[in-house]
Amino acid sequence: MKILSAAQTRKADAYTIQHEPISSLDLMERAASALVDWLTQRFSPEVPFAIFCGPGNNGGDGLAAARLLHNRGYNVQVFLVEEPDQTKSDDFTQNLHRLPQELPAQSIQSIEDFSELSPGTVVLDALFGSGLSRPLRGVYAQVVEKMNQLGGTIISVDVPSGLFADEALLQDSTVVQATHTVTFEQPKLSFLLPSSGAYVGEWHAVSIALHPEYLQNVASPYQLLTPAFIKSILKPRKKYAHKGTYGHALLIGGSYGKLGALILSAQAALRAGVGLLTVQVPQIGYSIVQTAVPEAMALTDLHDLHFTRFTGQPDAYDCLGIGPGLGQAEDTRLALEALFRLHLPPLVLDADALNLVAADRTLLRTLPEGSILTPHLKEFERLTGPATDDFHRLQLLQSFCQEHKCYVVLKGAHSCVGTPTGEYYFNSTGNPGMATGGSGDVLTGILTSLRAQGYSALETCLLGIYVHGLAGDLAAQEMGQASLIASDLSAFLGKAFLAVEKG
Ligand SMILES: NC(=O)C1=CN([C@@H]2O[C@H](COP(=O)(O)OP(=O)(O)OC[C@H]3O[C@@H](n4cnc5c(N)ncnc54)[C@H](OP(=O)(O)O)[C@@H]3O)[C@@H](O)[C@H]2O)[C@@H](O)CC1
Ligand SMILES: Nc1ncnc2c1ncn2[C@@H]1O[C@H](COP(=O)(O)OP(=O)(O)O)[C@@H](O)[C@H]1O
Ligand SMILES: [K+]
Repeated sequence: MKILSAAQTRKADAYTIQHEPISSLDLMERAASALVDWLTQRFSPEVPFAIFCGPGNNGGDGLAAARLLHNRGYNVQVFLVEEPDQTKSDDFTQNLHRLPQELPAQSIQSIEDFSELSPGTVVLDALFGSGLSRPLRGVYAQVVEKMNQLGGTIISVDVPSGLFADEALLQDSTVVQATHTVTFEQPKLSFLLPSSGAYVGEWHAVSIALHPEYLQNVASPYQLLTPAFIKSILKPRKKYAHKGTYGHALLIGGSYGKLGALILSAQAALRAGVGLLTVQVPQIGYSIVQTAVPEAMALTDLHDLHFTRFTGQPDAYDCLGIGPGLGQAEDTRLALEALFRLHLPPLVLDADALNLVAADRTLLRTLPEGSILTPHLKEFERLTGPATDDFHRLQLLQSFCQEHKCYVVLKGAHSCVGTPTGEYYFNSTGNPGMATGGSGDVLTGILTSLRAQGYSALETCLLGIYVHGLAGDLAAQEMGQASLIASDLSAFLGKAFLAVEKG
């Protein structure tokens, strides 16, 4: 699914109005109906609603929703938050006139006009949407602060007011802290990024049937992964396949005290379907890994405690994953240098392999083309230097991938895959239960496995992050988020692949 900028969203509205054709007022009515359907499915008519409307079309949506909720028997209060002499949009004004007499709109021109709400009131935030042009000030900022202090349910219409759809927030901005955001057609870019996404709560995209022709033809570098798209990547297994059909993966890592990281990767690689798996561990890891993962073959390093030299034949493998529990010893760095001089199969680099590469720019320059790197935010910062904000980080991601001709999985709540050709793919699966040690090691195993099976680097990243997150979601459904541990992700990978197959 393409993610559109605020300007493209405006064009999509205009294109729909012109080509469907439909009046702007009717399109607003469609948006408000979709919103009200969503609300009435979740809240009964006893729940009081306080609807705060701004001066533009977002406020117009709020007014239309107020009328529709009222008509369905809901108990609604309407507040118009206004600065003196502020221009109102036409559709706002029309919807204001359409309010029934028994539903008067109360004006809030200063914070003294903000009256107490009865306990349990659901706040509907329709102050500003994609037309926000500057940070909130004056009465708008004060009202938002008050709304946030109430501590109840806040449902933002389209975008939490004060948040830009596709620009960075200025520091100390006042923004609605929504519990839910009901957004029209598609999530906005800022919903998917860590600083701004934190304001959105749970987001739900409701269709307002924008013109399919526009959505099909508009170009956007930003994509959100959907079940149908991921299903189209998955290759079914073949009846006459044998273990050689599904590749031979090699994982290197597991220094003293961190063997578990490599074991988690190895288990995940097997559950992600690789035909054969070999791991290279230091001497102390040999019997541990042979016991913990009997399906894997093991090579041992010459060193007792960490990686110092690759002891296998690189051309025996279809993908090499390196990093989980690797450690950052100086002879490990030298071993990486030597490794990069070999003719290698496709690479997946994670954890300490990334840290070593980040600390040694010469090593970074010899990174084989088409490699997959899986940094979390801190590791990414070590690779590229600090980002001033989430949007700057996306630029850094793009230039890093272009310069090093690699794929980067920037891990987080919505992990983002950057490509050498400048696209960004955001993951739609996963949950905070996965914020637990070892989740990233599991991802490395999955990616190494898929790449060894013959998926392209891009397919590997997209299918890999999606099934990893989905395994987390399925695990959390059964055991809750807090109890989820990394090995559960591997245990639920089978169900995740089945769910992808079903679509
Ligand atoms: N037919 C359609 O197009 C559909 C649109 N839809 C809905 O429309 C929403 C977008 O509507 P919109 O473009 O009117 O923008 P909106 O967010 O209401 O605000 C703009 C107004 O606020 C003002 N303003 C901005 N920032 C401000 C600030 N900090 N402090 C004070 N004022 C500020 C700005 O004034 P100006 O910047 O010109 O000074 C302008 O007056 C979209 O999110 C969705 O909900 C749906 O109904 C589907 C159909
Ligand atoms: N809040 C979250 N929502 C969704 N996924 C998450 C969340 N927190 C972490 N994850 C996922 O869990 C993994 C954590 O990786 P990482 O930070 O490298 O952990 P570790 O180093 O402990 O293995 C990433 O794939 C990330 O996308
Ligand atoms: K809003």
